[in-house]
Amino acid sequence: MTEYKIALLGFGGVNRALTQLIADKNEHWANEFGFKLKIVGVSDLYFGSIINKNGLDAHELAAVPAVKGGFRTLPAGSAEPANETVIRFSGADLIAEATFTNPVDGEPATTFCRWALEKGISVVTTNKGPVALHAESLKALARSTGAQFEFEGSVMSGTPVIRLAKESLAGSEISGFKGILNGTSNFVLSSMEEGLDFSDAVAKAQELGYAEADPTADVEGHDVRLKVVILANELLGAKLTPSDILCKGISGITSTDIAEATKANARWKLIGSAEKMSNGSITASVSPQLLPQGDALAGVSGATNAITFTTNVLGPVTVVGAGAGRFETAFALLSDIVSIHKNKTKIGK
Ligand SMILES: NC(=O)c1ccc[n+]([C@@H]2O[C@H](COP(=O)([O-])OP(=O)(O)OC[C@H]3O[C@@H](n4cnc5c(N)ncnc54)[C@H](O)[C@@H]3O)[C@@H](O)[C@H]2O)c1
Ligand SMILES: N[C@@H](CCO)C(=O)O
Repeated sequence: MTEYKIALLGFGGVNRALTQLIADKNEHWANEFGFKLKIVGVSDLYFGSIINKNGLDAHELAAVPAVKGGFRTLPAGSAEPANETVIRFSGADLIAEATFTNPVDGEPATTFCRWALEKGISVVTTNKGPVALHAESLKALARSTGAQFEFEGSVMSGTPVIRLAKESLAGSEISGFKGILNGTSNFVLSSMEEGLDFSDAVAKAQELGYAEADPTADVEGHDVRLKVVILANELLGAKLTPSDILCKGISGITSTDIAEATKANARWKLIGSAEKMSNGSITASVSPQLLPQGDALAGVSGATNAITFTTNVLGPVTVVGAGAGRFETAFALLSDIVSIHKNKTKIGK
């Protein structure tokens, strides 16, 4: 039985949900996968920090009150964050990084990933900033220290997309993709179809844990732009940065636009896409599009996302599933950990 010591960076919706999964499922994972997770440290800007090299009680952590400095209520907990100490000195051999996505420079999360990887500590993250802006250097750093850098949850939360495309669709010659890649904006558009107004729908998406800390990133398309960068660079061999991608969000779509679309048997969707051209260049865009009801993506409602890969061998392949949500995204971290465990087990053989 392998036991991984895991430290959590950020203790918002996603990492608290991961803690709850650890509390509920550790025994089950021991039987199913042959590993258990022991939480040895947590650091969060709002809740503070706590370290115990012998392991923290996941049930107790998951029940920490959602108040500023909440970790102070636990024995040896502090109201102050201690990111560097938790990464370097908690004894963790895995870091689950789930702090705010910074779309401008990916910081400070990228530095957190570097601190871990340079010590040979593997990182699983749902944060789009470090992946969209610094994936190449972080993957190279991981390779140089024998660590792994995994980020399945950075696109479509727990729905398998990146690993599925790289592993199960390997050899299918993916030449492009088109998808609904933001749960919040799709939820907002679906809610507006049901009569809710724009700002109430955004507030509901925040309540349900779908939205970014600043939901402007969701509704203006910036979150989708990061996801298009991630997918284009990982799957099409592009070297895009966000500024290479024309980006328009859904904030200009009015209730009248929605009603007219419904009358015309069509639906507004925020679409992110990229395509490899015959000269090898990649074109990518993010924009609201009016899709006829018959389109495979038109029927996708709420926080559900979908992506259609264009493949030369199989034709179009569409994956539909959760696009956001606390537990849905925590599941992505688990899938990354399972993948790390499988790789380690293979290497050990
Ligand atoms: N919630 C989702 O559906 C979802 C899905 C996929 C990806 N993501 C990404 O996962 C990450 C976490 O999402 P979430 O929903 O848990 O967000 P959240 O806003 O609920 O939690 C983020 C937590 O990180 C903490 N934090 C921020 N900056 C920090 C810093 N510098 N040091 C320590 N702690 C810091 C905050 O205090 C907060 O508690 C984000 O990057 C988000 O974009 C979220
Ligand atoms: N805010 C994002 C979270 C998932 O990346 C969304 O709504 O899709």
